[in-house]
Amino acid sequence: MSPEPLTPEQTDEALAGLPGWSVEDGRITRAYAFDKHLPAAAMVVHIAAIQEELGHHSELGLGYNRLTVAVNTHSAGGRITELDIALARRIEEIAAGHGAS
Ligand SMILES: C[C@H](O)[C@H](O)[C@H]1CNC2=NC(N)=NC(=O)C2=N1
Repeated sequence: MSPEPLTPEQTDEALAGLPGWSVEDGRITRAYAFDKHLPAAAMVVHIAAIQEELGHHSELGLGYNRLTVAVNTHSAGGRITELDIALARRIEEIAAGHGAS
């Protein structure tokens, strides 16, 4: 079953605990910066593993020393849900270990 969409207030409240994340085009999103390319690519693979574990998948954009993450919940009609927030929290937990800022 698909979770209920969050209200804008609930989304803002959740994002208050996720510095760097914001709402853009109906998705929560964050850009990470790196010193080099390979650590950024490694973080993509780590995020992919987390996404498989959660059964919830973001759109990842890998640049030279930059990685963008954007996600909403397709099964909730492309709205933002707790599943997106949960994924963002898991990504935040691993970001510093990959040298992301
Ligand atoms: C069956 C599988 O768990 C679903 O299709 C998952 C896969 N990953 C997903 N990812 C996102 N972002 N939204 C979804 O609704 C979604 N559904």
